[in-house]
Amino acid sequence: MKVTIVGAGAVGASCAEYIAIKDFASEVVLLDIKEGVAEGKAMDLMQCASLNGFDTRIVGSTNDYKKTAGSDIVVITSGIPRKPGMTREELIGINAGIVKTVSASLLEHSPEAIVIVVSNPMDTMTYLVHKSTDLPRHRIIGMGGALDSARFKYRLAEALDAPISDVDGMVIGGHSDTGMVPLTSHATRNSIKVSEFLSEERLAQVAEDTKVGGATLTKLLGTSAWYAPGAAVSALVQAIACDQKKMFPCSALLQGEYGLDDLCIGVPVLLGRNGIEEIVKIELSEAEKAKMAQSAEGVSKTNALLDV
Ligand SMILES: NC(=O)c1ccc[n+]([C@@H]2O[C@H](COP(=O)([O-])OP(=O)(O)OC[C@H]3O[C@@H](n4cnc5c(N)ncnc54)[C@H](O)[C@@H]3O)[C@@H](O)[C@H]2O)c1
Ligand SMILES: O=C(O)C[C@H](O)C(=O)O
Repeated sequence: MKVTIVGAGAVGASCAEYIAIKDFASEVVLLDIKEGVAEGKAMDLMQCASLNGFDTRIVGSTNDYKKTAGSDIVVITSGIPRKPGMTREELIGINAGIVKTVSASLLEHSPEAIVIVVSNPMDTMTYLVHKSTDLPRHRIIGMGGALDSARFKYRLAEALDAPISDVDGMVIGGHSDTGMVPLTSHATRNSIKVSEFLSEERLAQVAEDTKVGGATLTKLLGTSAWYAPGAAVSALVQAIACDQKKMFPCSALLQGEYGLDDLCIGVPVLLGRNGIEEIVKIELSEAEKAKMAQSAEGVSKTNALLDV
């Protein structure tokens, strides 16, 4: 199993590290446009192998796509991250050009690959890859909901004063400060609805803290987060590589599902060797349906800024 990660910055390197530690891939290629950075990070990570007990071979490349040839899964993290006070949508001007060029170069050398898009604004960048390639929709996956759901579980556990392993929950919708739809009505602690333990006000606060999770970290760090994003990407890569048929909310091209068409937005999917094996339809409350429709409107507005 060969995985390529384009962008050896904060998220790309974190993702490579988690993939290596889990030791399910034979090779990870890290590629970056900055001279020497990918080679340096690959060497540093390889020097963790004997310490952390993995056999995954990590290779660095300065913009040489020949080294990525024959990848089964490719991950696009190249592009600029936001600074405090910015929205993800403001990154479109620079990142759209990068994502378009990078996806074309990747597919030229790995025409059978499954593509995971991470660069922001992620739902629109995922849509851009659909529009600029002729790949079937099951092979293009946007990563956002897996991360947002991890943050939701963190906030739920905090409110419940419970271990995170007791808690389950999912966030669908657009990966933006206002577009996320945390499914509070479906969230549970050991199969019991969290609404049995938390007031409506506290649950609303959990949802709000989840939605601004990325902005909160950006304010603290001066740039956006990388540990949980890297872990979330590695979980998607593992689900595909190991054909787990595991459920994650991912940005998928919708063609009528959830009453939506011609956009990529976060919905629950099953991930396996073919990429998106199934888009899972779940029953939403009227309020959740309204939030999803509003979120889709926001994503479509950003998509309209694309030159495709
Ligand atoms: N979808 C999500 O949940 C999520 C989570 C975190 C970050 N992000 C996004 O991921 C992107 C990367 O974030 P980061 O913190 O790793 O940024 P970073 O600046 O640390 O790394 C980005 C890397 O991309 C490289 N790059 C730029 N143009 C390139 C090109 N044409 N070819 C190859 N490499 C190129 C840069 O040299 C840099 O090393 C940002 O757009 C950020 O907003 C998304
Ligand atoms: O917040 C960001 O800009 C990066 C990423 O989308 C995140 O949610 O951490």
